[in-house]
Amino acid sequence: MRNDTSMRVLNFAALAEYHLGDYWRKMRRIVHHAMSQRAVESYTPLIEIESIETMRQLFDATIDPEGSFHRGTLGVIHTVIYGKRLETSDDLVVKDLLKYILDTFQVIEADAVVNLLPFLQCLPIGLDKKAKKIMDGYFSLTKKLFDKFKEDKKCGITQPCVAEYILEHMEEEGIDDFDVHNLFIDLFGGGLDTSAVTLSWITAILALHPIVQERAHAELDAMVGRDRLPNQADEANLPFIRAIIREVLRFRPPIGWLNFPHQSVQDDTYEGYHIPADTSIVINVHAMHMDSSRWTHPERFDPDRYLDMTESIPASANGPIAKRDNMAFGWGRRMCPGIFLAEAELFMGTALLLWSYRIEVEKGGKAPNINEWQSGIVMRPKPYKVSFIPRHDKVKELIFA
Ligand code: HEM
Repeated sequence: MRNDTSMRVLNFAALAEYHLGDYWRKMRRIVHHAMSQRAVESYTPLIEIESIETMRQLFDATIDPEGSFHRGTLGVIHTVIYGKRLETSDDLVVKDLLKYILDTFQVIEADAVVNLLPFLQCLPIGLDKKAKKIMDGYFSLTKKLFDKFKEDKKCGITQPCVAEYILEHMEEEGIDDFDVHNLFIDLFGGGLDTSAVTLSWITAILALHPIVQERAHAELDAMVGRDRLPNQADEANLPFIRAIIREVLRFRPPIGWLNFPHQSVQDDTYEGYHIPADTSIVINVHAMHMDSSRWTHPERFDPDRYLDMTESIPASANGPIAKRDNMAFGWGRRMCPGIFLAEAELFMGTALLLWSYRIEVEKGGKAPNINEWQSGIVMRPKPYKVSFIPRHDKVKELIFA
């Protein structure tokens, strides 16, 4: 179970915060259907397209890439939900969606502080008013997008997507417009920042590890070559790229040091401690990821730890606890349902990034500081700038083809 933060302030029922029960089960079923391994395989071409678009934005640039990664993950999740790519003419939609998603996070974070220090409720901080304004705007935008989906569907210009599934199952599942928009908002919230921030950590960390980059470049040159872009089908042949992603998820998990709190559903005993039902349990992911009995020098970034790991991230996350590669996606019934999509986005993003660029610290600029971060629901690196230097002549030709 979770606390009711977003429901109380935002009048919105985030799946991640909803208590275990029939409503959660129903919504989770829909998300599960939309994010299953099979569904994600059907999204592969679009993940490739959006990842290439991100590479275009980074071409020969010296920038903080977080904005470009956000645009890419938003593009993916928008198509997954509405069955149609965001077009250049949709720039305003992109801007508004990004703003609403990040604003809701801010309100949830601020409200968590108010929950912790209830006397703040007496101060005129205007959180409820701010939350209402955000949600009114956010709901009317998702409504507009759903209406547009229905029109596009009539014209046959959509592909199978979450909106289609929902439209067909609304009656049978007994869900109304409010539930539908909650779900869309939840998927945007769950799917945008986490994957984008992981790619941002990957970039910052790689900028500080040129030897790791060289090894990845060698793997890509040997297995993919320079005459074509890597694609999802290359994944099995790129163990070092996969190892980099896993090590970043262990080293800097985007959901941070502590996972969302869970709650015991019944009395339990753990190592002699009695845990009554309804106790909030905060799991120290950082301690698990930095356990020196499991990882040698856990404070070091070392992808070699995962070089021999052949199973997928979702398979490992569902395997025996002692053998899991990391805890970044949570565990048990509440484990992240977006894990298949995330794995595909992280693979394509990282493979393309390393195929295309050498990532260097800005000349005369400051190196990213990966030992500090911005805290919040998602733990993101402090703003940084790096240079994306094309590795060879084919980069421009192929990513702009
Ligand atoms: C690197 C990428 C991602 C990471 C690290 C991540 C991590 C997490 C974590 C730690 C949780 C809480 C699990 C728990 O309570 O044990 C969670 C929940 C959730 N995630 Fe993700 N996530 C990622 C990507 C995604 C994507 C791409 C989507 C969907 C489009 C998504 C949708 C959700 C949803 C809906 C929940 C709530 C599930 C529930 O409570 O039933 N996530 N995620």
